[in-house]
Amino acid sequence: MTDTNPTRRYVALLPAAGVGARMAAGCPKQYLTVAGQPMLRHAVEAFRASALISHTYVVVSAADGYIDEVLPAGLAGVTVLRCGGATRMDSVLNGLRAIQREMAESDMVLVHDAARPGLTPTLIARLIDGVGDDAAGGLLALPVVDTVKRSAPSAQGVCSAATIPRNGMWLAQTPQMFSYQLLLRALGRATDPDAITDDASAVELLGLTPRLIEGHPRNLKVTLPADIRIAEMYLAAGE
Ligand SMILES: Nc1ccn([C@@H]2O[C@H](COP(=O)(O)OP(=O)(O)OP(=O)(O)O)[C@@H](O)[C@H]2O)c(=O)n1
Ligand SMILES: C[C@](O)(CO)[C@H](O)COP(=O)(O)O
Repeated sequence: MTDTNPTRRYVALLPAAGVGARMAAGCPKQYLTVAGQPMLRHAVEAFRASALISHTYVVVSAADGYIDEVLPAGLAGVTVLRCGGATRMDSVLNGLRAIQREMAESDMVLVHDAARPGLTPTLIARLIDGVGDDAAGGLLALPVVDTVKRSAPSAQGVCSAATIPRNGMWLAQTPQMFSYQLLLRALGRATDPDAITDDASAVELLGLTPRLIEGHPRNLKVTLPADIRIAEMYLAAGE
């Protein structure tokens, strides 16, 4: 699908202000070395390598003591925003508000977890082409291939209480892409940041149905220690 608006820009915004509690490492997980470089740098380089992306913004916490070494000042095409918030949603919303003066009505924002180092320019292009001019935006995602269980506590521990039909179930990845104005409005209206675990959920609350574009297992979110070796396997294999 081709973009009918030749002046439209595509910018990336990477929330990178988390602490990585589930990783339980000595530093925020986005700064752990993965395939020879800090995890965060892989996603930044995927956006920098994409001819479709005009600029990349990285949102870190105000007290972040790592970013200046990982993304040196003056790195072409990249701006660090020290406006991270208490939740992922807060960090994204703060970042959107910080770049308001630099954005045009027609600009699109691709929000991508810094914790997903397996992103490639090909996957970026697949999302942009797949969404096209759809006003509802879209996201990379993977169809569920395993059986899904709903747990229930019991004296024996955690047990299966029900099986959730998996047809039509997808696991959301990132980037998630929306017009700047729509995403700013959707996140600004969200009342419960903890319920908004991805950007698409805020857009859905406006009654819109973002497109699901098939991503790739290499684009996993590095959350737990075992995820690092998986990410490194994909990064070593190349695109
Ligand atoms: N307050 C927060 C929380 C998360 N993130 C970012 O959102 C992405 C996805 O979040 P997640 O994988 O949950 O990272 P953490 O919150 O750091 O992990 P944990 O929940 O284990 O602490 C990450 O790039 C993380 O840095 C953020 O910018 N601001
Ligand atoms: C945005 C996301 O990666 C989509 O699956 C996910 O919701 C992030 O969740 P997290 O708890 O902030 O890692």
